[in-house]
Amino acid sequence: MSKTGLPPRRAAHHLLEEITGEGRLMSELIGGGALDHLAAEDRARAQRLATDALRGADRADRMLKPYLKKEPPETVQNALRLGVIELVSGEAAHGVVNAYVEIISLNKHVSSFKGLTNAVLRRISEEGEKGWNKRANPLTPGWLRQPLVAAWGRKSVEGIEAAHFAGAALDLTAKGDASVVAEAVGGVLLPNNTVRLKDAGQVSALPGFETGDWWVQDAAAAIPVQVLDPKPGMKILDLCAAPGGKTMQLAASGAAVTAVDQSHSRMARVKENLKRVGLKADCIISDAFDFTDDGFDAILLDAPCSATGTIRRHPDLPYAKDGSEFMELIEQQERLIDHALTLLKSGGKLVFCTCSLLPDEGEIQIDDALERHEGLTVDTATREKAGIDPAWFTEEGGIRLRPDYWADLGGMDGFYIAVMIKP
Ligand SMILES: C[S@@+](CC[C@H](N)C(=O)[O-])C[C@H]1O[C@@H](n2cnc3c(N)ncnc32)[C@H](O)[C@@H]1O
Repeated sequence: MSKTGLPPRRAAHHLLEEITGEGRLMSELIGGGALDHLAAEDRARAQRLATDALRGADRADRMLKPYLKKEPPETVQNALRLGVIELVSGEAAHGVVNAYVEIISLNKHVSSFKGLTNAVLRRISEEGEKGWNKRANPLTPGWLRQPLVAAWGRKSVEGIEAAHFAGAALDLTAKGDASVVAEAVGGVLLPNNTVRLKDAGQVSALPGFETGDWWVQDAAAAIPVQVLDPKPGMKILDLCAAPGGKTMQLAASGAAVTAVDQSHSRMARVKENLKRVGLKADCIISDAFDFTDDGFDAILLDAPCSATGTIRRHPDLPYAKDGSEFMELIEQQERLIDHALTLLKSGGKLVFCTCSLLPDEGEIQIDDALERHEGLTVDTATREKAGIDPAWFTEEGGIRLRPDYWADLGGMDGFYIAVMIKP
């Protein structure tokens, strides 16, 4: 680990710059090697700092506002956000202030802001944890907050924001008996048999990783396959399969699973995951629209979406995105539903799901699909499963999952799920 602490702070600042300035996602940046130059401990620290700064960005901005006559350039604001996060979590003030002043001095475009950075961070260190605690939870950026308030109301959105700020525990889906896995890893069993661990540490060091007894998957993400209710011998298509959390769940039931995804690199992860847990599926790299095998008993369509249900784990998303992709995604989901129906046998189940908080990518998709396809129905019986609260049932027959649900258990990702039956 670096002695000065500067390299991980510079790296965290770089991540923030790319996310807020260039619209890049953290996973894309880290996958592309943005932290590869750092030692393992510094890499973890840089990622943690950037994640905390994004999760708390709005609260940090509110804390900074009284000390700023006008908004500084984004580069400076990002350094200040990181400084706030460190100062209010008890890091030694002189180290934090010196580091962010240096980061600003080293950038010739904004080096004239080094005095301001110094002065503002010193004032923040005087306020410390107290100043942070008295401010309300961070609000979601406006482009996303508005449609969320329109869909769920202000009070619910505040609950969703509290869940986003709290972050997420590690959730595991067991290949076999979930209670055995819970005991082995020291986790708790959630109502839908997901195993939850609060302070997990390194995932690959947990008991059962090497032996493939479980895989990482949020509790909400496990529900689509639970309502699909796969049985041994069923012929099931997982149409947008990678990285394969749901493929493994389907395969673990004894069904004959075909997994399709257009991404070579993501499909390589499906294969790796299946190998680790000792399960089998027929993995096909193809655009879903070019895949024409038919006669499936059931199809799982976990369609590409805004991923706005995953902000607890990906606080970069509302800062990297701006909603401009919504229309294209919604139109693609509609076409995927129509295509999936052509591959399903008569009487077969199509489970449509998205990790989105927006009704346009959930409830409204189903309303529209029912209008487009005469005789198509929504199966409301299969949603009556252990762990699914009837309060989550929606009018058109689906299930709405939100981060503010199961609040006392630590929340869940946002998801929408519906089971449709082909006439
Ligand atoms: C939400 S993710 C699926 C997650 C996966 N079901 C799981 O549980 O691990 C959506 C996937 O759709 C894939 N995808 C997007 N458009 C596609 C298309 N036209 N054809 C096939 N796959 C597509 C993406 O590569 C991505 O892996």
